[in-house]
Amino acid sequence: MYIAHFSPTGGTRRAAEIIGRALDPQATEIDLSTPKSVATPLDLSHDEVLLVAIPVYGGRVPAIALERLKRITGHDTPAIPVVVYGNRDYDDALLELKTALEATGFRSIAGVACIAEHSIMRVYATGRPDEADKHLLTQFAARIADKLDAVKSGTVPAPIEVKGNPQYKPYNGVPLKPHASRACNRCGTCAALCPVGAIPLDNPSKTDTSKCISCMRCIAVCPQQARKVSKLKVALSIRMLKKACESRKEPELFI
Ligand SMILES: Cc1cc2nc3c(=O)[nH]c(=O)nc-3n(C[C@H](O)[C@H](O)[C@H](O)COP(=O)(O)O)c2cc1C
Repeated sequence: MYIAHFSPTGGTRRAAEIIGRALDPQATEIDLSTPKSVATPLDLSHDEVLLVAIPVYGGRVPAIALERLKRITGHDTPAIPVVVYGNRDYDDALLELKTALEATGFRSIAGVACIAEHSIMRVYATGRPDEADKHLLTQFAARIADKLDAVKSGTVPAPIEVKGNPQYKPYNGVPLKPHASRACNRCGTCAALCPVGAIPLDNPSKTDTSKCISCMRCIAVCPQQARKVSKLKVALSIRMLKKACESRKEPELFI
């Protein structure tokens, strides 16, 4: 089994591992988060299984993650699309990921929407996935394992239905681009790990805002805590989205 994830700040990866390792502790991990990801295309046979976990951005799947995912193809290979969101909503993201996987040779046998700490507004879903999530996601994995066993022994699974509108919500990015403060010592960690190469390796105190996808990875990985985003803009977003984000959402399984 393969566990592929696009996880700039780590929440998506944690959720993917809870489900994926419960299904197969020996699964091979594929990191889709860097420009070098899946340098060689990967073609999976009918006997393999692919779990793909992607964070929700504006109710959608980040385009760069879908682009990288196209380098992995299947042959009616069972797949488990997983979307991870920051306790607002996942809108059309699960449907979008499932549809993309089906266009490249996969058959979705289960879909999961679950919650991780909001990577911009960290006051929402703080510390998630937590123990309660872990418990529920492990239960989901047991049900997925049963279905995989049935598929392996020849049962043709009925197509799954997931939440989402096929006319996907438009996404135009968010107006929050991290910048380097004076504490930046140009160590280059952020430049090396930026998923889209928006930070020049030869001048890491700069950001190419036209490339930046506002994923917040540079802030999460900076050893000097030198990368910042406007506190005022974040505070305003927290206030604006309070109603949509404050009450706890629970993981969902579509099977
Ligand atoms: C640009 C951007 C847009 C986001 N949009 C949404 C959203 O529409 N709904 C939501 O609930 N969370 C949203 N989030 C929160 C992330 O989906 C969530 O924190 C996710 O776990 C981040 O994954 P990571 O920790 O692997 O980077 C957004 C985060 C970012 C950076």
